[in-house]
Amino acid sequence: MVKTEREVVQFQQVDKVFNNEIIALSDFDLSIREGELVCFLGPSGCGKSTALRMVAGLGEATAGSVNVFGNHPKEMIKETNDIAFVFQDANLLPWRTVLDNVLLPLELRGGDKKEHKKEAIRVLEMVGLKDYLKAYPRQLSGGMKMRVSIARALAAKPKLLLMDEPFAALDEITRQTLQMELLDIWQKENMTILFVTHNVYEAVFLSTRIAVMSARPGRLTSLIDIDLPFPRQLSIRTDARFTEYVDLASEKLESGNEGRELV
Ligand SMILES: Nc1ncnc2c1ncn2[C@@H]1O[C@H](COP(=O)(O)OP(=O)(O)OP(=O)(O)O)[C@@H](O)[C@H]1O
Repeated sequence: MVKTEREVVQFQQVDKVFNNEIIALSDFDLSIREGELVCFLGPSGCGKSTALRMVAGLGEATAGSVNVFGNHPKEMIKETNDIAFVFQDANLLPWRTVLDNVLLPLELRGGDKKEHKKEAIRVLEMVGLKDYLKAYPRQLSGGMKMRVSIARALAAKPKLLLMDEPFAALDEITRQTLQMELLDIWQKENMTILFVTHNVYEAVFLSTRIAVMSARPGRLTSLIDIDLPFPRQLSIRTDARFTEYVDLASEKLESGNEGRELV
């Protein structure tokens, strides 16, 4: 039986060493509260994905612990639908329509098919794809594929959404549109989101809090509360406070990486 603590994610003095030599994370300590949108910001290879994957039960800490709602992530994945993951690649099945791609995880879970279809259509409407239910992935743009991937994650009504550089492969305009849409969804669906990026602007635009990481071995070097109002419009990027946060995050990023190994 899983517990339901309000502390959503807890990293406690986590070390992660691969193949007995690559230290991906060292003494990583962080608590994420319900309703936060936290970005892991750090240079390439600093262990952002490794940290995120551990929250999804993909990989164990070498030392220390990772908990989700007070439970081991693997237990959460096995017993609940509270955690969903969105990767950089949309990972859609080409032979299934948009609707059927979103339905897939619900089908695997079993239950009322009519309810599943209703929920799949609801989330596809939310990401602006209600006119594409019968389309196939090959007929979609990169941004639309990512919207399907997000809808598929939302269909299970997760309490915690994990996103690993989901917009990195998209052009700037599409990326900005999806960032706005994500914030809108986050507010409507009452979720906690953990988002990996190495883009400072993206981190400031999306976050309630930024966790800045140093280059390998990845450590948490600073936490920055982003006190900018929601809903955030694209025009906020020209606001002086936005620029100050970008400067602050860039400075923390640089100072945390002086003399460290950049991969
Ligand atoms: N399964 C693995 N086996 C061995 N080494 C790994 C494995 N997964 C990751 N690593 C190493 O751990 C380090 C951290 O990788 P990780 O992918 O977490 O970094 P990242 O910050 O997400 O990088 P990027 O922004 O480039 O995606 C890297 O040096 C990587 O090569």
